[in-house]
Amino acid sequence: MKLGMIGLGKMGFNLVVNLLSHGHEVVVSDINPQRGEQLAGLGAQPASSIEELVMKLKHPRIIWIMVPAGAVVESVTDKLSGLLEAGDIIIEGGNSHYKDSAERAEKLKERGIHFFDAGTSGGTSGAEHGACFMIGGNQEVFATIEPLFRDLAVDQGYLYAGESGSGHFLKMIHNGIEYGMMQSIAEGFELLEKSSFDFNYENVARLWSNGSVIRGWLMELTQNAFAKDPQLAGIRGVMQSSGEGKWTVQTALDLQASTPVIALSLLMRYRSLEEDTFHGKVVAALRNEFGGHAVVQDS
Ligand SMILES: NC(=O)c1ccc[n+]([C@@H]2O[C@H](COP(=O)([O-])OP(=O)(O)OC[C@H]3O[C@@H](n4cnc5c(N)ncnc54)[C@H](O)[C@@H]3O)[C@@H](O)[C@H]2O)c1
Ligand SMILES: O=C(O)[C@H](O)[C@@H](O)[C@H](O)[C@H](O)COP(=O)(O)O
Repeated sequence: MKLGMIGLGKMGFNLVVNLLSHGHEVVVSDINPQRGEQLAGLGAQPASSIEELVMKLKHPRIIWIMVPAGAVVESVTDKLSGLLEAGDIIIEGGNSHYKDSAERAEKLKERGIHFFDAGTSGGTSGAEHGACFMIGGNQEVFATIEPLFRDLAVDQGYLYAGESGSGHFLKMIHNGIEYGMMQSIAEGFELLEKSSFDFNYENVARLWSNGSVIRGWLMELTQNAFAKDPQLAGIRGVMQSSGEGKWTVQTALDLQASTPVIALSLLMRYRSLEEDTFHGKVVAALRNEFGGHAVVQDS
């Protein structure tokens, strides 16, 4: 098939490599032209702007967007909305909020443009070699783009999830689970580190990757990380987050669903961003007030 890819960063670039390896024709564009030039060497057709990308595709066009969620997705879809015709298809593969995606689909529907929210998982290696996709949008039109997902996914790694928004909803919950699983693995290693034993963490992660109940890709990645740096001495325990965990917890509150593991793993990320906390000072001060317990003086 022939399609366009807008956004050639860590994910978009590798998805294009994957698409090319399956014989698809891809017109590519990014605000950083070097990315398109690199892909031209692999057989992609670079376009210097979104307008040019649209011109290089024949109606009905298929355009995949893989840019940062939020304002950038908004501006790119707005631009496309003015350039595309009824019957054209937009696939948005980033980590957008599912409500934004449902609204975008409604807005584009007024112009006859089909919008699919395609939550994408598997990281950069998945994008290149086989990923997992959670897709929301019109089911009949999905048949047109299904061959792309069949090629890009690993084994049975794609699902038509339902109406618009359902793909990104599923990806949001997936990422909530991801937060909880990672935090749990991390806490296990924290206990190993604090114990009196002298474990080799790479060996432990390898062990747990083989036949154990807690084996899986995250454990394999744990093994890789300890193989590179046995004590992770080169990095600080600052855990950033890009929104999906927060939205999962907000959704849990809205639905009155008890999700303590995911909620606490999100709060642990926030805690990791601070050297010291005001709440810690308050508790220390209160202990001192009622019991005369010692406080640690700030230097
Ligand atoms: N990195 C991952 O493991 C991963 C996995 C799944 C989903 N995602 C999601 O996919 C999306 C893209 O992630 P990424 O890791 O590839 O990000 P990235 O920052 O590596 O790449 C984004 C690309 O978009 C380009 N871009 C920015 N504004 C643009 C514009 N107006 N027009 C054209 N191109 C523009 C940038 O130049 C960059 O090359 C995000 O929503 C992210 O959350 C990331
Ligand atoms: O399934 C995946 O491939 C990952 O979840 C992917 O989407 C990405 O690595 C997250 O955006 C990280 O999310 P945080 O920045 O919130 O940890």
